[in-house]
Amino acid sequence: MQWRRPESVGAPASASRDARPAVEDEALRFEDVTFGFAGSARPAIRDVSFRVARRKFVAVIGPSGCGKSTILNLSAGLLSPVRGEVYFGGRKVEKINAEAAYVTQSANLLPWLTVERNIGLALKFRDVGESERRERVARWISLVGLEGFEHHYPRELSGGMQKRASIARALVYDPSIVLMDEPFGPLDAITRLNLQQELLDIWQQQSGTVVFVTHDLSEAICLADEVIVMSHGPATVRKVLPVPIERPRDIGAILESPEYASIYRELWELFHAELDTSRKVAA
Ligand SMILES: Nc1ncnc2c1ncn2[C@@H]1O[C@H](COP(=O)(O)OP(=O)(O)OP(=O)(O)O)[C@@H](O)[C@H]1O
Repeated sequence: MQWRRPESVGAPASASRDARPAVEDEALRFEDVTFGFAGSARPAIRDVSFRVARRKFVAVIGPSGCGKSTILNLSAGLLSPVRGEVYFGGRKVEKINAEAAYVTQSANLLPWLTVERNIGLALKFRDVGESERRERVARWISLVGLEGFEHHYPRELSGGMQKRASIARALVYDPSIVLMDEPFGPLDAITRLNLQQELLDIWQQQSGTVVFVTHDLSEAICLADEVIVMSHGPATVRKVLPVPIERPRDIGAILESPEYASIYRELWELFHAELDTSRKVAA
C-alpha cells in the first residue's frame, strides 16, 4: 500500500532551499512554470513554483480563473509548460502522468457500468487479477460507504453517492498522488461536510499525497497540511500557509477551535487582498 502516514513537510520552491525535502520525499515540484493557452494574450499561470512532499495533503486556493485547474492539468501531464518544469517524484513530467489519479468536479462515472465495475475499471486496465480486483473493489466500496449499491448504475445514485464512487475509483489502484479539482463543489452543504469528513478518515488511514483545489477556505483548513494561496490570474504562488492542526481530525471539533479561527482569518486576509487586486485589475 503506497498510502501511509504523513511525515515530511512540503515548502514553496521560493522558500529556503535548505528546507527543501530530499527528492525521495518529494511528490510534486513546479519550477518557475508559465503556461498560456494557444491564442490567449496572457498566460494562465506565470512563474509558479511550489513543492509538495510525499504523503502530504495540500490545498490550492485562489480567485476564480487564476489557474488552479491549469496547475492540476500540468501535474497530470495533460498540459505542458511554455516555460519552466514540472517534476513528479523527481522526474520531469513530459507525458501523461499515469501515477496520478484525477477527481474532477463532476463524478464522470461511466453510465453503462455498475458502481462495482466503474470502481474496478482502473484495476482491470492495470491487469490486476480477478480475485484481487474483487477484494480491492469490495474494500473501497465499504470505505466509501456504498455497500448494497455495488450493482447499481450511476443514474440510480445521489450526487453524493456518485462522488463517493468516483473517489473510490480514483483511489482503488493506490495512485502515488491524487489530484482533486473542487470535488465537492456542486454538492449541498451537509453532503459536502459528510464527504469532507469521510475523505479525512480515509486519508488518515491511507495517507497518500493529495493536491486539492478548492474555493472554500474552511474546506482547505479542515483537510490540508498546508494551503497554497494563489494570486489573481495569471496566478503566481502568493503564500504557502501551514495548517498545524493535529491529526486525526474531526471537522466539528476543528470548526470550533481557536486555531481554526486564527488560520481562517489569516487565509481570508490573503484571499481578500487577492480579490481586491483582481477587481482593481479588471476595472
Ligand atoms: N481551454 C482553454 N482555452 C483558453 N483559455 C482557457 C482554457 N481553459 C482555461 N482558460 C483560461 O485560463 C485561465 C485559468 O483557468 P483555470 O480553469 O485554470 O482557472 P481556475 O482557477 O481553475 O478557475 P475556477 O476557479 O473558476 O475553476 C482562465 O483565465 C481561463 O479563462
